[in-house]
Amino acid sequence: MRIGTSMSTKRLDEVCVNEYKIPLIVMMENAILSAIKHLDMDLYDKYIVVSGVGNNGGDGLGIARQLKARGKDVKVFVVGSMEKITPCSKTNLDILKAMNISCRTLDIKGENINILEELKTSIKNSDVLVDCIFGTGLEREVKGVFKDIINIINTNKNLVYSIDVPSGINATTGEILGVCIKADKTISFEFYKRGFLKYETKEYIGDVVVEHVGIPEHIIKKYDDNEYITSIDFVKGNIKSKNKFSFKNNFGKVTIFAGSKGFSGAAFIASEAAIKSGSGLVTLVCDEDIQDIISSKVSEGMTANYKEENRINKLIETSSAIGFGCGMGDNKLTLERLEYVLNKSNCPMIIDADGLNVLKNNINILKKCENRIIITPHLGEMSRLTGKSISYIKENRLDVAKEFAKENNIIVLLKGYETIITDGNILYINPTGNSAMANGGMGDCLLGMITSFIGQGLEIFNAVVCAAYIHGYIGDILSKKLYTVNATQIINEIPSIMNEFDIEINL
Ligand SMILES: NC(=O)C1=CN([C@@H]2O[C@H](COP(=O)(O)OP(=O)(O)OC[C@H]3O[C@@H](n4cnc5c(N)ncnc54)[C@H](OP(=O)(O)O)[C@@H]3O)[C@@H](O)[C@H]2O)[C@@H](O)CC1
Ligand SMILES: [K+]
Repeated sequence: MRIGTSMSTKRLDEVCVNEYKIPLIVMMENAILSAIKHLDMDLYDKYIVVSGVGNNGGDGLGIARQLKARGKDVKVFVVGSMEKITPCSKTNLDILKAMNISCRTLDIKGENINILEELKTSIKNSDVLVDCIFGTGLEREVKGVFKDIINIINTNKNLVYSIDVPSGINATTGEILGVCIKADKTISFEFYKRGFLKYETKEYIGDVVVEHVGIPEHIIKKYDDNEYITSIDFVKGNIKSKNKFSFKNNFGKVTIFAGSKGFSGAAFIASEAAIKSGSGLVTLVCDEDIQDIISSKVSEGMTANYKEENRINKLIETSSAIGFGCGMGDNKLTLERLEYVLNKSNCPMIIDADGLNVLKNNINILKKCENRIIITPHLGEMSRLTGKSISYIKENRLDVAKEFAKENNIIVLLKGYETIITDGNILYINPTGNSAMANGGMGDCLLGMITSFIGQGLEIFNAVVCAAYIHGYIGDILSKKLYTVNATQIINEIPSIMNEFDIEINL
């Protein structure tokens, strides 16, 4: 699913109208017809449409007409200055008038008390209110009669369905411009609006569906912002299929540097996740004093310790991907080891946990490894790496991750609710995962999965996107029956879920 801003909508409209000669009223009618599919007409009969005078309002007026044409009881309220009504909205208003559908008009300068009372009563007597006051055109504070109406709708509400965006939200930034409709459902057009990704907007947007307005795919592709929400089809299309002619060398050889005294669990989880994600060969490099414990647990993988220099050099040279950092300790030795592996390797390298902690103030060591480094920080680690506060990163997580990836020529996977994956140009938001997974070991598991997928030869960026998706997808399935989901439980389910996806792509 594409992510877009107010600008993306405006640009697309202009391109369609000017270059491709698609009249706006045609796109508006498409928007109307795609929106009414989501108005639950099989459940409800009485609707109120509240429209502004921009094109979002025009959508509403057309929706009112289509509802009426389907035998529904519809009341229409139009708010705004009639001198400003857009041509498409005017056309739809004229059709309503010609059809004798009554529209109550609230002028911004006039005395509206009676009509506001009428609105309250109508809300009480209806099933669904369709909110079309403002769409992507809203950029400034909502005041006056607009504010009054939104407050009335929020306090007298039954079901509210917002068209394109809940009125009152800045579609690009997610800022609430004074007051905003609290929607039960938002039926948005072409793009999942970037503003909806701001955590604070969740209480306003309700369930979001994204519908098309009939713009040809190649036009959208040309003008989109390279920002997406990962879909299950993307993942199924990218994981590596096993067939009867495959053998272990086809599935990569990966090395994981992880663990230290007291942190053998991290090393175990990362290695086991790589094994279960389908790697052909997995070797764990760890301290000698934990090697035996881990060897006994990771029966399908190999282990090496730091004293075996020649062996380690060979592993680094021949690996198709290297994972580094889980449970290694935030110390000088880890930094030296990181530099050593970075210098000797040529393959993609995924750095997490203590590998990231030692990068603080040393980010320059990544500079000579262009295009093959993936970092997987959580907010705290990202804050240490960038020097920016956690609250700032939270507020601006898309842009912070994008800028940091671009500056350092790396892929950043920024963990959290709706994990972000970006190389500074393309950005994916991961929609899977949940709070039952917020416990130790999850990051180690993800590192193992990413290392494995890259090692198997998936395109690097896509491998990171797929690993994040499958990791959360399994967590979502398990959390339906478990209060907490831990990394070992995720690992155990990886082969069956991968198989499910693989079977579907081979059908
Ligand atoms: N390709 C697509 O996806 C398609 C999208 N379509 C639809 O078009 C919508 C975008 O339409 P839009 O550009 O006309 O803007 P919209 O949101 O109606 O708002 C503008 C109006 O609000 C007013 N206004 C603004 N701020 C205000 C304030 N604080 N307080 C008071 N008034 C304020 C502003 O007045 P002004 O700023 O001029 O004073 C103007 O009158 C989009 O969301 C989608 O629903 C489809 O129909 C076609 C294909
Ligand atoms: K709206």
